[in-house]
Amino acid sequence: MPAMTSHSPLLEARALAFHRQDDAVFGPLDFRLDAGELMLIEGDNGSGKTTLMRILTGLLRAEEGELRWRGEPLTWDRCSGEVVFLGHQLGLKAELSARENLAFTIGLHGHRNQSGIEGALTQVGLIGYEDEPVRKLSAGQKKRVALARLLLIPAALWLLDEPYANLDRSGIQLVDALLEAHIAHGGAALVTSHGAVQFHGGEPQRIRLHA
Ligand SMILES: Nc1ncnc2c1ncn2[C@@H]1O[C@H](COP(=O)(O)OP(=O)(O)OP(=O)(O)O)[C@@H](O)[C@H]1O
Repeated sequence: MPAMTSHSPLLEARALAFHRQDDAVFGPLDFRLDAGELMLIEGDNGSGKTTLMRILTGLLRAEEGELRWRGEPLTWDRCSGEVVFLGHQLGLKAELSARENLAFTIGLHGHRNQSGIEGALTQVGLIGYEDEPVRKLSAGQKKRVALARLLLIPAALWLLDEPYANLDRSGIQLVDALLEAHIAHGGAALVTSHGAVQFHGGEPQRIRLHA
């Protein structure tokens, strides 16, 4: 019977490794991420950051090692509704507006108490663009629509792959502020980065991958 105690971390990796054609992409990796913690996955281009994210989200399978969620083997069923992933592909519907995309998100995943679409759009700086089809938005504005989802979905764990890409200075500060508030409220986040993160909510854990 798996140990599911109050000491079980939210997410744990044990000797996790991934290879392509016999070449190691990364690993073996061991880490534990608890509620209220931030982990940065750092590394140069091609070092395996996105590959690790794809494994954590179930898009790829690691042949070696183990992932555990709240003390039990990680399956998508077990963490469904508790994890939100923001990757290079933003998962927005181009013909729908920002407002409609967010309504769709809430319909699928539910929403946090007291959080509303209008408030989220204001917070990410998209007032005036709420009803434009997403295909007409700039890359940074699209990214902001995706970031608004983080404010709405009641997920314990945020998996953010290069969340700063395409963002201007205020967008970068927005990501930092969202992360700080999420961690301060007992959320957890795993963030890939080339080193841009300015986190003022305590010392994050760090994993360095090598190309
Ligand atoms: N679909 C794929 N097929 C084959 N090899 C791949 C594929 N995707 C990535 N790779 C290889 O796996 C390695 C890790 O790639 P990955 O995208 O995880 O790196 P990364 O650290 O996220 O890079 P970046 O900072 O450029 O986004 C690279 O050597 C890359 O060439």
